[in-house]
Amino acid sequence: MIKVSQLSKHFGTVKAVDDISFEVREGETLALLGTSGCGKTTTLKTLNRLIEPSAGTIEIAGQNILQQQPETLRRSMGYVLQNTGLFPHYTIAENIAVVPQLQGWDKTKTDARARELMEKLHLSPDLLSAYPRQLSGGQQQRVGLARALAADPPILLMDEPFGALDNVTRTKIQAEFKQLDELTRKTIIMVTHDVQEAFDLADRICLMDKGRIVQLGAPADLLFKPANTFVKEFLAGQQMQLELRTTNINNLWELLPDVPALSAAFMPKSTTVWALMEILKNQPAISFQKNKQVKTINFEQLMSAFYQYRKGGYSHE
Ligand SMILES: Nc1ncnc2c1ncn2[C@@H]1O[C@H](COP(=O)(O)OP(=O)(O)OP(=O)(O)O)[C@@H](O)[C@H]1O
Repeated sequence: MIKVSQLSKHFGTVKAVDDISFEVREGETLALLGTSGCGKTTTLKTLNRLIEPSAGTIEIAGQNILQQQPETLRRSMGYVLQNTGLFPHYTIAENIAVVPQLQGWDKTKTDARARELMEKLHLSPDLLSAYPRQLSGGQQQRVGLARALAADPPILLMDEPFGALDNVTRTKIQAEFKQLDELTRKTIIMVTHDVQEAFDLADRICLMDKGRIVQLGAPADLLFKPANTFVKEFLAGQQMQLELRTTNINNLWELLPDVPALSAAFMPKSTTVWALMEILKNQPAISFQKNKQVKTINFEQLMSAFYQYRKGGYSHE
């Protein structure tokens, strides 16, 4: 879907992006992760031509983006900014309508789409006539997402979309984000410096340092097969929590005791240890089924399997 080849961007002597190549598959969420100044935002902005590269090519659906009008290109991509970037003198409805209007939608269709997105993003339709300053930070961030999604673009670029929010609001909006059906079909590139956010939301993570890619892979690859000491040290502070959030019942299956189900309700085997720890606070046991084999586990059995898994080296396929 998106193919970046030998991309560089220099600002004077600063090599903001230094010869990077990567691909993003259709429907995938890729997180550009790294500390401040590593070149994430510059990389993102080259994709919608807010920044023109010094060298390299970018193809979207097989077409070189330099051969397209920037305006046409940008209309095919939603863009969510950290500080929302809402127009202060436009109402919420007018903000959401910006791209549909550029695309020549009529008023009825635009209004219906704005109402649909407000509902999906848990915003009251009463807010459509309000101005951005009358909304909380979390509400503004939701409107920023609604505006980016308005014309249903196939690609979504997000620059620290949850960065300005307090922890509680951020966790809530991240959880909603994961469940939003509008997003499951989209190809998403998200810039973040937050390791947990990248692990939670991305299919693959592109870890950058000093304008270069240090490792690009699934969250479990970075965690269990780090490319070098930089990757290890970058994740070190949160290693345990990331392992709990990345390991699921499929990974632990052979280590779990073989106990028949108490009921016929089974949870998906992709459920993470982290999620199960929360669920098992409130219920004594949970059942899973794999090829007709059933396992019912409680909190102690889950943790025991997890620690054996950690001790035994990971396969994590
Ligand atoms: N317009 C510019 N002019 C000069 N230097 C720039 C410009 N934009 C970015 N840089 C420099 O390029 C480097 C990469 O910046 P970039 O914003 O891409 O990093 P980042 O990883 O997104 O960081 P942050 O998370 O702080 O935004 C930095 O050293 C930055 O100072």
